[in-house]
Amino acid sequence: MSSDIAIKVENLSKCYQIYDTPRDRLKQFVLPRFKRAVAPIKQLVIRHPSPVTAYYKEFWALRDVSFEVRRGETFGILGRNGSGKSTLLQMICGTLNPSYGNIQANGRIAALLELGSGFNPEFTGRENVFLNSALMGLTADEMHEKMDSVIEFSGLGDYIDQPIKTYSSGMHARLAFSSAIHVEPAILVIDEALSVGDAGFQLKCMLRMREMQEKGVTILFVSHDTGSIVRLCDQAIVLEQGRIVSQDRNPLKCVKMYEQLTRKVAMPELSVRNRSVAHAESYGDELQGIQETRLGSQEARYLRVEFLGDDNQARNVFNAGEEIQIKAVIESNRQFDKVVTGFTLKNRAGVDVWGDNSFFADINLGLNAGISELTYRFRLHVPAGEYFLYIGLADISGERTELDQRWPVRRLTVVSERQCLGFAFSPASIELIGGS
Ligand SMILES: Nc1ncnc2c1ncn2[C@@H]1O[C@H](COP(=O)(O)OP(=O)(O)OP(=O)(O)O)[C@@H](O)[C@H]1O
Repeated sequence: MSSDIAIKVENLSKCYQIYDTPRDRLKQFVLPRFKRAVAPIKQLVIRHPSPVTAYYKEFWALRDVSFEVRRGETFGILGRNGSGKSTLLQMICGTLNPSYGNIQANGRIAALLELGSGFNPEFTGRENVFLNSALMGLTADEMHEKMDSVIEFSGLGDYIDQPIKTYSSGMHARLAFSSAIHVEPAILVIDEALSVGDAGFQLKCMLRMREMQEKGVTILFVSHDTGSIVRLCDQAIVLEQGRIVSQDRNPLKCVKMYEQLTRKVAMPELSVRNRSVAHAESYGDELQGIQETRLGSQEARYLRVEFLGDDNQARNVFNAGEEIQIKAVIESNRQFDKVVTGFTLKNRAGVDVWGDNSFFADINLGLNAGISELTYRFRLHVPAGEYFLYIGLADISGERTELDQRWPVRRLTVVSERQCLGFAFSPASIELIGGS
């Protein structure tokens, strides 16, 4: 493996044996052994012995997964529940054996896994940190040197000398992260474990992850937070039913695929009823090379989407803080008793800056067959910048079914002479008493 590769995974697969009943498990354990024992005798009397019966079903939690992560890269792993993320991480960390395939890793791996952080519940936090560090190859002197810093970062104070079994999940996460980063790993593996920490600690971890990225640590990062994947990762994959369904150096593409999977999407039927979809306006030119993803059954669909100012004129440049309307023309093939409609403004990095929908607003909406017009009115309290409008429409009369999702549909430019930081435009008035 070349030296600039930190992790190489080739055709990695994991098969679990699933038993319907404990009895089947016992049969599987006993009978093949018994058959093997009597086989020589059977062969003397039967020319074609019956094949060995299996009492389990095979379940492939991971199948033929291959990728390479370069040194210093942050590699994002997305996937719905049960798609194989933990299985993959556990095999990379060496706590689970693959059924077949190879993993090569260059350097010390520290893992921060939701399940199986390796802590012993009977030992105190301090004892566990020692134990963990010894397993990672640190000497006792090195560990003594780092202990104060581990305790300080974790913020556990005196709890460090309490047995881990008395810790809350948040305290557990604090200790796990703090202990993992202090062993100075070449590769840091992080899954959703961080999500149980409080917001302050999560921010501290994110800042530390940034520092580690700058120092060239390779990071494997599993998260359902697509914003963090876009912000932090150099490349990403999406797992679905144990296979890679998207892999890209532009994590935004993976996020789109993941968002598509997380919604129950019915793809458009190509029928005469849907022919007017072809006449729906597309705003590809203004999207600056970003390809619109359009999903849903299209039984009801957005034909036109406009931004309007207070003079009811369409435009797509607005002042921060100005009143804006988003007006959409919807065409429906039939009546829908209950729909939900919403929108999000995302920035160039794909991060949700602000959004709203009829469900949050507690409004019941239905659609009649034919044309309807939908309007959102709000003040644009977002700072100057480029934004992309994502809109959606779903039928929620029964089980939720997507009707039309347009990601993104339009681009909006917000301008302001007043600069500010962050995602909200709320300029402060500033007063200094006693100064000049
Ligand atoms: N020991 C096991 N025996 C049988 N099946 C298992 C075992 N461990 C995991 N699985 C199955 O393998 C699949 C992948 O599980 P895995 O925990 O890797 O998913 P995941 O993507 O990490 O999910 P989540 O987001 O819920 O943590 C799941 O269907 C799970 O039920």
